[in-house]
Amino acid sequence: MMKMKEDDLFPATPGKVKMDRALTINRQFHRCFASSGTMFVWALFLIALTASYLSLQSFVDSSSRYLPSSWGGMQWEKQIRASATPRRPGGKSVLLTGAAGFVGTHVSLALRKRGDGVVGLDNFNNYYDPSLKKARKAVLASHGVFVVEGDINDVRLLAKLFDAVPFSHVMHLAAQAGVRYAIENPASYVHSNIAGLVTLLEACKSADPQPSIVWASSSSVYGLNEKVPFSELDRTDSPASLYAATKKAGEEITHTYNHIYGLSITGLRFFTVYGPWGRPDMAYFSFTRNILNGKPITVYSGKNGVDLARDFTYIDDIVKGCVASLDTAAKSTGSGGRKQGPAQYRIFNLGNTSPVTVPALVRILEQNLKVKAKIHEVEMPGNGDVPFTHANISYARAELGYNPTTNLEAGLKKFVKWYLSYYGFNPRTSAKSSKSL
Ligand SMILES: O=C(O)[C@H]1O[C@H](OP(=O)(O)OP(=O)(O)OC[C@H]2O[C@@H](n3ccc(=O)[nH]c3=O)[C@H](O)[C@@H]2O)[C@H](O)[C@@H](O)[C@@H]1O
Repeated sequence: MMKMKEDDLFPATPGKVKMDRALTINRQFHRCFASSGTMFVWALFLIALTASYLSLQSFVDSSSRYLPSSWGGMQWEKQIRASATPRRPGGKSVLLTGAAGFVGTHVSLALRKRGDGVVGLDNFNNYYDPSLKKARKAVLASHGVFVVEGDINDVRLLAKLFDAVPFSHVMHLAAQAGVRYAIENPASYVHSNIAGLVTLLEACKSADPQPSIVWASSSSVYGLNEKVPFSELDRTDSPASLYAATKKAGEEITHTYNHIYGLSITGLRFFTVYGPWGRPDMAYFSFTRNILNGKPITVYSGKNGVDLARDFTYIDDIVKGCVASLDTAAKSTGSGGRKQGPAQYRIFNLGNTSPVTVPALVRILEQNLKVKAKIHEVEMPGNGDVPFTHANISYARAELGYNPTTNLEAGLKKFVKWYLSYYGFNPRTSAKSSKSL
């Protein structure tokens, strides 16, 4: 059958066919244009044809600009189903939002590599360089993970995805991240972290089967908490930024969906996650870029000159925590949008348990980059920052077997190696103005 089709498309002697057709057309042409009157009619006909072709073309161009989405169609659904299909017995089928993000890419890859099915969803917004997100998408594609370009606020898209695939799990990592950017663009936090979350939960509650949900909260919910290390039992009612407030709201919102609809929910409070393919807006990343370019870096200090500190957590440890959360998540108990019984609700700290000060972070970067940083020290502005974070991880250790193993020295070494290979940066030639260590 295949052979016949190919023969139809590619005649055995194409040159001969062309010649025969050309002769026939030539003869017909002479016959048609025998009189000048007929020629005039033909000319008019050709002009009309060209004009209608051009106007059709411009209609297609302008309407495509207003097409509502880049998703849909049979081929698209085929890709979704293929990507969602597990490649191991008992494998999961996971819808992963924020798949082209930093944590999302790493978790997607880990799941795919062990044989789970993963469909990514990401809106590729320009909070930071979208080309980095596209590059992550390409890595995922090369491993068989399809990433849909769309927003978690798109009700129709979510309905289509849940129609196409009976997802067993949703790993919800899409969010407006960044603590200090909330001052500049508060609406984007409400859009993604509140409205988007609710839209996603609505789709999950109505899905059949209801998926189990694991989602990214944040260490920032501890806000101005001074009791260390931060435990999940501590109060989280004094957020210091709108970002933290939207993550805290997310914890309350997911609780109501758990309570009313029986959705199984696991919230993960990530502590300043860093590593290869990371987020350019974060301090370790932007410091690296500036140090290599010989530009100054701004290091904030706390009250009375006290150094700020973070419980920096390496991406591979976070991925293990995410995967263990999916593996231990109980099934949702609802169906047809109604709860059938109590469902699991958990919140875990995923940190490193060893805070490091920001000046110490800078020193490690200087050693790895072999370039001295130009430090501009200023007092921490009142823009949402908190002086320190420190995770108590006993609950995650007990329930998830979570056990972080990468310290900041080892983790930043891997980050710098990736940074130099990805950006092709040669510090010896490009940072001439910087003093070498
Ligand atoms: O753990 C978390 O929950 C949060 O961790 C990070 O937030 P943050 O810890 O503020 O991370 P960075 O923006 O990388 O800042 C790290 C430290 O460097 C300091 N910093 C930042 C930027 C700067 O220019 N100078 C400076 O000294 C900050 O004050 C902070 O102490 C992420 O950006 C948040 O999305 C995440 O939710």
